[in-house]
Amino acid sequence: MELGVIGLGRMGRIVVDRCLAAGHDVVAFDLDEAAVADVVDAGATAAESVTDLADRLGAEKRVWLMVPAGDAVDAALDDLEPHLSGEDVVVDGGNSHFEDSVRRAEATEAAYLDCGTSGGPAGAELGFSLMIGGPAWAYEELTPVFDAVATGPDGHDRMGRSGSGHYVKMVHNGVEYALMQAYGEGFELLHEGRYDLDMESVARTWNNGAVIRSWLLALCEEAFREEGDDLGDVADHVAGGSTGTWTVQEALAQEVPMPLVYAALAERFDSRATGDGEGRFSRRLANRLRYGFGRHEVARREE
Ligand SMILES: NC(=O)C1=CN([C@@H]2O[C@H](COP(=O)(O)OP(=O)(O)OC[C@H]3O[C@@H](n4cnc5c(N)ncnc54)[C@H](O)[C@@H]3O)[C@@H](O)[C@H]2O)C=CC1
Ligand SMILES: O=C(CO)[C@H](O)[C@H](O)COP(=O)(O)O
Repeated sequence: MELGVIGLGRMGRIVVDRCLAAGHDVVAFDLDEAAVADVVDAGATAAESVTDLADRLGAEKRVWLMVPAGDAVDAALDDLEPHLSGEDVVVDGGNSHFEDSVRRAEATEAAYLDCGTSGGPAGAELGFSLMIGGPAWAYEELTPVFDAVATGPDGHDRMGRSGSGHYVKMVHNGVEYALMQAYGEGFELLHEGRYDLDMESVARTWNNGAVIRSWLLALCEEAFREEGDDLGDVADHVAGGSTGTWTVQEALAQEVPMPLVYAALAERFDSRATGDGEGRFSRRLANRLRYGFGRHEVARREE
């Protein structure tokens, strides 16, 4: 299959590489010319603009957007729209709000798939988990690409109608916040508590057979190994927060109690309001975990 990919950052580059490795052809565009040059070296064809990308794809276009949520998605779609017909398929693999995805699906001529993507840059080797909403025929049409980008056939599924993919990803991220908070609180107590413990050893031991083993816990182990038991100069400043905010807003709208997700989100906001960089161990771990799974910048204490 020939796939157009718009957005070649941390995640889009992986979409390109995994598609090329699976034998698909890729036409690629990014506002950053260096990012385009890099994927050309890897075997993709460069496009000079979204319009050029659309022209190069010919009929029955398949396009994957992997740009930051919000205005960048609308900008790319505005440029694509004049070139789209009902036989074309557009995938938005970013963290868009599900209501934006429904709006975009209704506005475009093409079949629109909202694709929640999880796995972060580690997905380069493992493949991603993909949660997809939108028309069934478009999902089936794109299945060879989803097989390549995901961990395999079990790493993706159609969640339901338009918006459901990004809805499931939004809730996934709420869960992600709460799990990070839970691990953070546990390690904070161990760090401040009665025993002189080796944090990396605790994480490793828990991750071998314990009930609470997980990838996030493996990333806790990595954080302690790379930063030290006290997390070195990692600050208590936790960035991000949009998807968790949406999760809490939706929980309120549906009258579903989500106190753990809200508490984790509130901890983030407070870390930004009070942040002298010295504070809570749990927040410092959350800050470092965001680097572990997403390669998000780590806020560090000023010396
Ligand atoms: N980093 C992560 O772990 C994860 C990120 N996501 C989502 O995936 C999407 C992309 O994330 P990243 O790759 O991490 O971001 P990134 O910042 O590494 O890359 C974004 C790329 O999009 C390009 N871009 C921006 N506007 C553009 C436009 N109008 N036309 C063409 N290119 C444009 C930028 O130049 C950049 O290369 C976001 O929605 C993000 O929330 C989803 C899951 C995990
Ligand atoms: O979707 C993701 C992981 O699943 C991204 O890494 C996202 O950026 C995480 O959310 P936040 O930036 O609010 O911590």
